[in-house]
Amino acid sequence: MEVCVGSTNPTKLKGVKNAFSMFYNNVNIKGYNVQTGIPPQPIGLEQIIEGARRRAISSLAIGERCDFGVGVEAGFIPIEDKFFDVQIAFVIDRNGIGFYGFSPMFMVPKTFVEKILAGEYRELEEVVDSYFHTKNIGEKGGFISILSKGRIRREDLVFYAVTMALIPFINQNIYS
Ligand SMILES: O=c1[nH]c(=O)c2ncn([C@@H]3O[C@H](COP(=O)(O)OP(=O)(O)OP(=O)(O)O)[C@@H](O)[C@H]3O)c2[nH]1
Repeated sequence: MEVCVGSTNPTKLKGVKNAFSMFYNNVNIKGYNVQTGIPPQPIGLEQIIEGARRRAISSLAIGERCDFGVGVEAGFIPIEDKFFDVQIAFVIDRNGIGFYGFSPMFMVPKTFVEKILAGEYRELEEVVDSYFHTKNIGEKGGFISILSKGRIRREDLVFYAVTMALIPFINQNIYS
């Protein structure tokens, strides 16, 4: 099975592979660099789902012999006066049928959000790398690996988001 992903971020590709491999055999993952027109740090549900959808559709269009296209977009959801980080996956098949799935969310420290809203940094990775002296944390375990003291990695969040998006595909009798 060929699964085309609208990202070359290794942590996303690993999470997608782990999710598909639970339900399908011989899963081959291919990552593609795609343009979405969505800001580097999406804020609000609409931007995040749109980013995920565009990534999935573009990967299906660019990729060769894809059985599925997958887009994973991360962003902030404002709730009361806090911001929560979520990963949203969109999985689309060759017939154009697609579904969303959501990861667990974690609260982003207020000062980190403020630096992005003020335009001091473009996206979460830049703030985290600067504060913790990491490099490309978004591709290596993610901010969540620091916050959870190494217990949870970003690929785990991607895994759950993609698995949730696959639920309607693997239960077609009750979702059709
Ligand atoms: O949900 C998350 N969980 C984490 O633990 C985490 N650690 C860092 N980030 C950052 O969140 C921003 C948006 O992510 P994003 O998906 O829009 O872009 P990305 O640069 O990671 O991937 P891509 O654009 O190459 O596909 C990027 O700055 C990521 O680095 C995380 N996001």
